[in-house]
Amino acid sequence: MVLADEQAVGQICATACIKSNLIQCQTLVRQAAHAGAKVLFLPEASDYIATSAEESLALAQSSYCSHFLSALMDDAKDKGLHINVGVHEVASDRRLKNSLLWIDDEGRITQSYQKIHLFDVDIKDGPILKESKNVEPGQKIVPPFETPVGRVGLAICFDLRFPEIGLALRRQDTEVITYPSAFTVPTGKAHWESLLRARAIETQSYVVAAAQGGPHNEKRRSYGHSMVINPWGEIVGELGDEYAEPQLLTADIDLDLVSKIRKEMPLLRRTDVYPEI
Ligand SMILES: O=C(O)CNC(=O)[C@H](CS)NC(=O)CCC(=O)C(=O)O
Repeated sequence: MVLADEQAVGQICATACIKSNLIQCQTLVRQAAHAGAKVLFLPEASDYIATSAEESLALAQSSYCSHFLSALMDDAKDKGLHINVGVHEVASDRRLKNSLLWIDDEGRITQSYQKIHLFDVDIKDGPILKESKNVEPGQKIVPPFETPVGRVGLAICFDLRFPEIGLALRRQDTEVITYPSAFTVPTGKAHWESLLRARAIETQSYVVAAAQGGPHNEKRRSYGHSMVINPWGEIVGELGDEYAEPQLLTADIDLDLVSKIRKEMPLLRRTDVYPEI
């Protein structure tokens, strides 16, 4: 059995204070490096969770935000660790990008994905969020790329509800799909685990979901439950929802298991009957 190098998944609870969010991320960087991991997966919006659309725009434009990223790039190089992290980037003077970056072990940003599906919901007695108010939607799926834990495909949070992205990544030979998230508590309770396991089973890939967990501010709280799921749909590592400190889980990615399952149960598509994605 060939085991790829160990990977680590971090869970934080970001607030509007970029400085303390960076401290949480850097604690996880140290723990991941100490555990011998080669890759650390961090959640969506690790740089901050703001209290309003206006505050979010101002934070993205602040120098704290660029410092957050350059500090993580320095850490990646320092520790020889690849870091996958969700951040906000400035798209224009009124709009942001909800981005997912791959920082390699030399501290360079080598891949960047912009969230395609934006979270606009108005749930009775539940969350009301309108991400499209200040976020520009991404326009493309990034082809999977080689990493020390296999070929990785990138997606973010609400993208998880759209199997098309996972299937497109699978068609491009992904072995691992990341869904860094900040799921709401009610939707997380109802759907998080089922969606993640479904994406792993239908793509016969590992699914890595680094999540935010805990209260970001008085109005908003995330579900937590960061998870790693194998291509058979089994949960191989999970964190809780309680928030005390940043939490880390480590798990191995067994690329032989990916090939074994794909060989044992080929999912041959009937693209003569329905369109290819
Ligand atoms: O707000 C930011 O700064 C970062 N963005 C997020 O946290 C996004 C948009 S509000 N959250 C989600 O997509 C949750 C999806 C979800 O909970 C579901 O699909 O059920």
